[in-house]
Amino acid sequence: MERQFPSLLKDSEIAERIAKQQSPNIDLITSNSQCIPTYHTLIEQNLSSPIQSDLKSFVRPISRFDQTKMMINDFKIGSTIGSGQFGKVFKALDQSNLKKKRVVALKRINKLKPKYSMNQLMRQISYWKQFNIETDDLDVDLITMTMNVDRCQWEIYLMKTVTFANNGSSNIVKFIQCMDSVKSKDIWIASEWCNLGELEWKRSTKDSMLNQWQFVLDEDSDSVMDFAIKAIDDLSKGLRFLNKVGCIHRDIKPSNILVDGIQKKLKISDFGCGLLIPESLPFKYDSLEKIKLKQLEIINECFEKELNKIIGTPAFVPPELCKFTTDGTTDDIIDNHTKVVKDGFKLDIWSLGVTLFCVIYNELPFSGENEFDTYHLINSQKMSTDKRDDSWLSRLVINGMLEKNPNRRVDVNDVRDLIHKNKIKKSPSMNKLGDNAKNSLKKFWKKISKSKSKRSLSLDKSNVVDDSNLSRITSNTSFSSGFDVSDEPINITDFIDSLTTKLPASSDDNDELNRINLDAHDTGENEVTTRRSSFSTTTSQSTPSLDIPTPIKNMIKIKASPEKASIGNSQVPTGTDLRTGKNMSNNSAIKMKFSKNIINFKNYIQNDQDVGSSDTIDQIKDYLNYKGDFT
Ligand SMILES: Nc1ncnc2c1ncn2[C@@H]1O[C@H](COP(=O)(O)OP(=O)(O)OP(=O)(O)O)[C@@H](O)[C@H]1O
Repeated sequence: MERQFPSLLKDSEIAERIAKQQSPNIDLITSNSQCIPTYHTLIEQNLSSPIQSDLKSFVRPISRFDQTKMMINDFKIGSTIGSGQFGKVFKALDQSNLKKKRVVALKRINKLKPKYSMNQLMRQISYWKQFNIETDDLDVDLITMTMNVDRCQWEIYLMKTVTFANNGSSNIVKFIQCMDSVKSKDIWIASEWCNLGELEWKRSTKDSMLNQWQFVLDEDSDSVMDFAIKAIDDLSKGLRFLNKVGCIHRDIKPSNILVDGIQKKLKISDFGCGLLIPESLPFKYDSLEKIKLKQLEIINECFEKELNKIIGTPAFVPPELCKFTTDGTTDDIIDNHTKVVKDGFKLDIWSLGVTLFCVIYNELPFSGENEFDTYHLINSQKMSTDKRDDSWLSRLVINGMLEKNPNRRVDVNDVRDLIHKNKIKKSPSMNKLGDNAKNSLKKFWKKISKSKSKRSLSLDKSNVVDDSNLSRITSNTSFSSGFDVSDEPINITDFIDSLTTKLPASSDDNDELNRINLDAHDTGENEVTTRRSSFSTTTSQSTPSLDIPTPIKNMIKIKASPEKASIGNSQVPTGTDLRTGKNMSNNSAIKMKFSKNIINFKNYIQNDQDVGSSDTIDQIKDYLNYKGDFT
């Protein structure tokens, strides 16, 4: 019989086994001492059926594969536009409506990625075992794929929710559909294509403009401040929308912001770390008031606990998440109010503040030599006074969004109000320039945007193309809005493999797997963490010279370090900048010492005085214990 893979289209083998047992409910879960409910396990146990039925109309079975025409269902696959940790992203032409073909981004996610350590797999098995289901016959690949399909399911559910709830927002990357089959080892996700890619910010000097920025600005706007205003305007609209639908992103950073030069918009993408507030979860409460209250209490507790986890990318993590004390709770020394993260939306405001700071000042606001230093600085370092200027925008970013106390930090409505009040004013840099300089700059950019807009005009505003202009569209610049199937085609064997039933993975995927294994070998450990809390506990095979508790060992391994991964997830590909989460192959990486260099903690403490006098072994232990407790 042909091998079947776990699929979004069908309950997993394990879900079917669980369903055969007594249906799990919150009371059952809480009365079982072995099982401490978490946000994600509650979703899995109680919410899976509304989520799945909601998703059904967006998951299309893979029914057509044409090797020569590079087609999957109605999508013609073109060049690679990026790669993430779990797969590649291709440009593709959606031909489902022949009169309105459109270019989309098609992400291929391998169900076998990431791989998990034996410890993680065992934890998952023991979690399933509490439902008295038979697990002895499950093989490692099946367990891995089931875990990954579940993770994808939540991310797709969030993408779908933020795309369609309240008519969506033009500042959020729109989800279109996903494709899967029990015969496919990959899940394919189609979303709107943003032709200018990730938000860039690193430049030669603070005042120089990036081409990408000019493409989304009006003709009379040409300064860094103009772009920063555009960025805060678009992104705060996106965040306000997320706020309305109850979604907390938790990983706002430049590489999760895509730029659309055709719509001239910045858009928030990547909901892999996202959460829905309890009120927005598709939860069916018990009709009995007493039970309903208990259920509400549990889900609120789990949500709050989840909110207090360190998730995201180190340089973008807010201070209230990276305070720690010996008892594993957030620090209440500096300010009682910051003891527990209550308002998840303020986390995103901070990260957006960091992103805008990068855009305005061409540097990160808090940037240590490694993850620990960075957290230390986020908590303790005051913003240098030379960064403060009189512009309303830098006051908003520095005093409002980067306010360390979340209770005093502005919320998204404050941001919108301030933008509204100040938007009509000219940017300060424009006012400082003399008229001649302004005019010649304007002319220069006008010229560039004209030549660019000629290319852009080949497509109309909605990325719609017809066959006649398809061939005319060029793709010889990084800003091309065209679709050319001949530019860097997908590897045929790779593609075929995605529809075969054979394991292991295709050559391309093997390469990626080998890379992961090689990394693991280099660092003495062989696993990756995932975004999902329920799967994120890790172990290390390395033996640090210092006798330290397991949570610390967990932290010292490379895969939990920010060089390879966002905290709490594994989404950052190899070669990603430690602090920014930005791909170093495309951007000038900032040289810094990675946490991987501190595998020997004792040496790190003894030799590295930069850590600061307050960073004693005990403090770092506290920090790591804290992290260990919460991941
Ligand atoms: N909709 C899109 N439009 C344009 N480019 C995109 C789009 N989606 C992804 N990309 C490009 O592909 C790259 C990889 O995207 P992807 O979402 O796989 O990476 P990621 O953020 O590392 O996520 P993950 O960790 O989930 O794999 C992005 O950095 C971006 O350059």
